[in-house]
Amino acid sequence: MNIAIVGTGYVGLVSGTCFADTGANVTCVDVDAGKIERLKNGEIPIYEPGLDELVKKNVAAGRLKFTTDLTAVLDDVQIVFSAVGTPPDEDGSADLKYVLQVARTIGQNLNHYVVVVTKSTVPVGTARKVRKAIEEELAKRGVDVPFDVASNPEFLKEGNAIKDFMSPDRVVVGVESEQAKKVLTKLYKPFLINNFRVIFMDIPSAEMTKYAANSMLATRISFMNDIANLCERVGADVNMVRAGIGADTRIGRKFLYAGCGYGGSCFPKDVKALIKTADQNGYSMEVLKAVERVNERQKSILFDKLKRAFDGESLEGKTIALWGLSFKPETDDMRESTALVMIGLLLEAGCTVRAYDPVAMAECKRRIGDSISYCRDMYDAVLEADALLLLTEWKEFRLPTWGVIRKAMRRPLVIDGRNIFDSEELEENGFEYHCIGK
Ligand SMILES: NC(=O)C1=CN([C@@H]2O[C@H](COP(=O)(O)OP(=O)(O)OC[C@H]3O[C@@H](n4cnc5c(N)ncnc54)[C@H](O)[C@@H]3O)[C@@H](O)[C@H]2O)C=CC1
Ligand SMILES: O=C(O)[C@H]1O[C@H](OP(=O)(O)OP(=O)(O)OC[C@H]2O[C@@H](n3ccc(=O)[nH]c3=O)[C@H](O)[C@@H]2O)[C@H](O)[C@@H](O)[C@@H]1O
Repeated sequence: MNIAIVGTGYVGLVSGTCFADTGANVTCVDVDAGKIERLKNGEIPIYEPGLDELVKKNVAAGRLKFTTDLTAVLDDVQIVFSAVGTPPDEDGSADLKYVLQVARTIGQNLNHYVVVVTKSTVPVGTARKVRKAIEEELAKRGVDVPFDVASNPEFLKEGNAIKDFMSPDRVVVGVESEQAKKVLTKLYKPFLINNFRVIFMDIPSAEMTKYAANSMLATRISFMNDIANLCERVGADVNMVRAGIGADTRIGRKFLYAGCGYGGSCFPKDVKALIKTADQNGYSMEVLKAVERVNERQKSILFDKLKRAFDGESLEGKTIALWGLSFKPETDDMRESTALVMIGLLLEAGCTVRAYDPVAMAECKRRIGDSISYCRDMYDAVLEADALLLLTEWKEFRLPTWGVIRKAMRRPLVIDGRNIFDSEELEENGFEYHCIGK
């Protein structure tokens, strides 16, 4: 089976590589010539565990290729996936310009039946727009080439992308013809050994499923953050509450971790986009509006805790150590990360920021330059610091040598935004320790 994947970002590159690993011939396409050049030279443009080896293996086997020219491969493929970005527009709605650009290119060059599958996260009604854009371009050429559109939203998580793609809980596919269903059934058949289900449905339901899933997960997080903030005020411990409610199989244990807010390229944007879709349809998503407000507040909660710990004393001139910059561990992605909000607040308050992240420092520097110091390791970051703030729960932060840190810091204050440290151990080592929801 020959496939083109347009958009070679997190989703496109991971999907393309995983499909190639099942034996399909995959061409990944991107308009970013630099990215394609790097990939052709064996350089992986993103940090994603396991991806490097899998790309190399499939390139070596001749099943995975990279190009900037979709038109050159269109005649040879049965399926075209669109996995381009759908960033938020100024008003919060999903910007479909890249998705529709791809559709137009397909319409301008299509000569035989293909299934055009949207993998990007797009609002309900987008498949209809994709169909229309392709039809308009075919009409301009005066040709009538049959094609199908389909929706196949992606549920992988960054940092665990290969595993999520190879062994998904489910694959959701929206189709409007038996032929498209047949093609996509064949494509996903190799994954059936992993015992998961392909759930076929109509296209609008598939498009909506993606937003509903991300919004539900974001809701769980904001709900737990709200509960955590209340726990602090009434003398309860959110970790105990999480264990207590997560044991109910109707609730489940996953995605109940309170912290300093959710970030990333998807939850914030998708929650906003669904609110916008509802507004455009004369409906107000009250729950999701609250989910967003709680998350915005949560991203600055460590700053509030820091101010309280200094008890009215000005933060000006203080040195603050930050551990973790990416929006979550195992990625260098900093989109909507709590670190960006915290750095803004700390610099505005006149603090000096010393940061360390195992992989996201180059990305941080690209975004904010040298307004903060980038440190060699986690111990370097705490030198002469008046407080240490943990923002991302990278594994290497879990068991630090507290004695060394205690000696290096000017003031032994630790504020843990992801609840990974043991309060007793910290207190035994002479630290003042604050976390979330306790
Ligand atoms: N990042 C993630 O973990 C997940 C993302 N998604 C969704 O998947 C979509 C893609 O997300 P990412 O992979 O994170 O984006 P990304 O920004 O990493 O990659 C998008 C790629 O598309 C390319 N592109 C833009 N216009 C193009 C065109 N006309 N032709 C060819 N390439 C073009 C860009 O150069 C870029 O390399 C979004 O809708 C996102 O919401 C869904 C599930 C997970
Ligand atoms: O649409 C997408 O792009 C993806 O969005 C999320 O994946 P991702 O953003 O990569 O990362 P998550 O692991 O979901 O974490 C998102 C944010 O929530 C936070 N989080 C997560 C879980 C939790 O219990 N508590 C919590 O605060 C994380 O720290 C992080 O900032 C979803 O989990 C994926 O299923 C989806 O495909």
